[in-house]
Amino acid sequence: MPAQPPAPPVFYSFQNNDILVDSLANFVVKAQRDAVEKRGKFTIALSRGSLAANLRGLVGQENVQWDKWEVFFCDEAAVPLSDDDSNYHSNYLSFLSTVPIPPSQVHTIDPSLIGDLEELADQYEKQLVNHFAASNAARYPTFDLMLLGMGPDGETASLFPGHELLSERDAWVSYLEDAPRGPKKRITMTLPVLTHCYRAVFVVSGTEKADMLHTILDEPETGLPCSRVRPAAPGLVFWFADAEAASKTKYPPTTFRWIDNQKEAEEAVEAAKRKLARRLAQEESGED
Ligand SMILES: O=C(O)[C@H](O)[C@@H](O)[C@H](O)[C@H](O)COP(=O)(O)O
Repeated sequence: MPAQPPAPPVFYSFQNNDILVDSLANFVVKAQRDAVEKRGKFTIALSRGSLAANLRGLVGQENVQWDKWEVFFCDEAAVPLSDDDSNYHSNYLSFLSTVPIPPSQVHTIDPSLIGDLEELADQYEKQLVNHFAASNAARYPTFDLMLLGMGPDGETASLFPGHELLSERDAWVSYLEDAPRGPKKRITMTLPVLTHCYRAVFVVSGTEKADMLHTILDEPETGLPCSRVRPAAPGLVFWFADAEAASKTKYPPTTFRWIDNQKEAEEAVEAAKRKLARRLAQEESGED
């Protein structure tokens, strides 16, 4: 049977950052409920950058089963866990320190290995293997939710445009010593892991992201790393953008709501396309 094509990206655009933050928290809690109901736990991967601050809406949320969370990091700098460049550290400060996830369920790099990148990546991959082996017989781990950022060059996790790591197919976690921005030495989950999840969510904000968001959503054929995160069925990909970041893309925005499966995603994107076409036609004919 031919593989089902990936669902189209579902794009949510929010008037301002506060609404984005509330909606994102609402989405994460729903994703958690869905995962716990179906699989008994919630396996989530977090990214570097502004994402941590945009997760602040999770603080104080009720009815969250924190004891079911298993937290991993999409990428990590080869630095101590208390360093400002540490992905763990920024997520700890903005959110993890305030919620009762058992520490043994927050899976950090082994900081004693930061001097040996290969070992660091292997050890992190082993943590993934240990966690997913029992529940997941597939070739790659299947995260319930991967939360991602979009770099100014279309990078995500630590997968940079044109970098050889983008072709990695075997490893779940790999390393690089030549990141073009920020800390040079890092480990990162590989593209097959990013495209194998149940839900991938990109979070972007600010005017400086507007041009790149246009390229990623409207010209996916450019093949930049963010455009390549198209989870295989039954996986879904969502974009959460504030109005500033969304100001240049022509991609049809879907009104924010929970979307459960591929069929709902396809219908939502089709409906959004029709709505956008109607609006543009009205604007062109001078109607209000
Ligand atoms: O690794 C890095 O050098 C960056 O931190 C990067 O990974 C980050 O995720 C994106 O650039 C989006 O970050 P912002 O959302 O903060 O712009």
